[in-house]
Amino acid sequence: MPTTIELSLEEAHAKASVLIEALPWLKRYRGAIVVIKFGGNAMISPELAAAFAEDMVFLHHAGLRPVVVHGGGPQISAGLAEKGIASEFRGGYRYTSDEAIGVVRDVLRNRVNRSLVNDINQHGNIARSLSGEQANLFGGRTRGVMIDGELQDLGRVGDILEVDPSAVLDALDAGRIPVITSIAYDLDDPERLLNVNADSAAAAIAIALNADKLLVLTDVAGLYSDWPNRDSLVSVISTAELRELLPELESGMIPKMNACLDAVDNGVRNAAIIDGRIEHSILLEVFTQSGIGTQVVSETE
Ligand SMILES: Nc1ncnc2c1ncn2[C@@H]1O[C@H](COP(=O)(O)OP(=O)(O)O)[C@@H](O)[C@H]1O
Ligand SMILES: CC(=O)N[C@@H](CCC(=O)OP(=O)(O)O)C(=O)O
Repeated sequence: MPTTIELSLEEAHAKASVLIEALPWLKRYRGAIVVIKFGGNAMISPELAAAFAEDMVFLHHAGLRPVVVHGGGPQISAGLAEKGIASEFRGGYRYTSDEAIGVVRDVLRNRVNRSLVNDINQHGNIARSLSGEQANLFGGRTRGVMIDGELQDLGRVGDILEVDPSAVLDALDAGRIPVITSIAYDLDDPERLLNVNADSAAAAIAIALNADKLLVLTDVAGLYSDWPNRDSLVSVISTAELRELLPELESGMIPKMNACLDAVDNGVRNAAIIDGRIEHSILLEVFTQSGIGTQVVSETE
């Protein structure tokens, strides 16, 4: 029996137009390095994680070179609670004791990273797991935080100051998708580990790789200029406008927007905050004219 095609002419046109809309973007991003930050709050559902993995594999087979950097804030909090360690935040950063840093690394490596790599590898053996403290990838120094004019200690929390992207480039050259954990080694004592914010880690590697794009997934539609007014969603913002807005932003958005600003100021062509709650939002951002979320572009573009 010959099979019948059950597609109306309108449906066929709609499908074809979605596919052809991707053509200029396929041309533009062929071979491009795109760094994608997958965050804790966007990764709590297995369905979203599976769709995220599909997007990475799609980008890979479409000829782009995706690099994943992951956090795992909610998972770290759960892991610490299991060990009876309370999560304490100071000025938006997790105070990380010597005891807690081991748990942070264990949760990020053995739960979050492993699960992301497994999801991607459902589509073939293409992911490569990397951690920031390995192969001199992320070197950092401890930092404190100013609260009411006083510098507060954050324990084993640090800022990334040095990046050696060789291990990431080797993985890309071998045709792999690097999946990187946001841990750094301490430049003052390389045996010790530092807990680094994953948005900052994504910006640091995007800069070191001279990436074409940085995508930061989150649990809102993008940046709101007048949060929480839902009519104030920003679609495009220049680095100059963002610099002005930064002091008014609230905690969760501060590291994300700083990461985008840092990336674009240092040569990454384009950065975007996108909604990780929408399945395949990455494909919409990369392959459609209008994109999705908030784009940060340099003043000169
Ligand atoms: N101006 C703003 N625009 C959008 N979200 C904001 C803004 N200010 C604060 N937020 C908050 O930041 C949160 C995202 O940060 P965070 O929870 O750290 O994200 P993630 O876990 O995805 O890394 C949003 O859910 C929202 O509550
Ligand atoms: C210093 C600091 O606060 N580090 C973060 C690192 C994980 C992270 O950034 O995860 P998300 O992207 O899921 O927020 C933390 O301990 O929660």
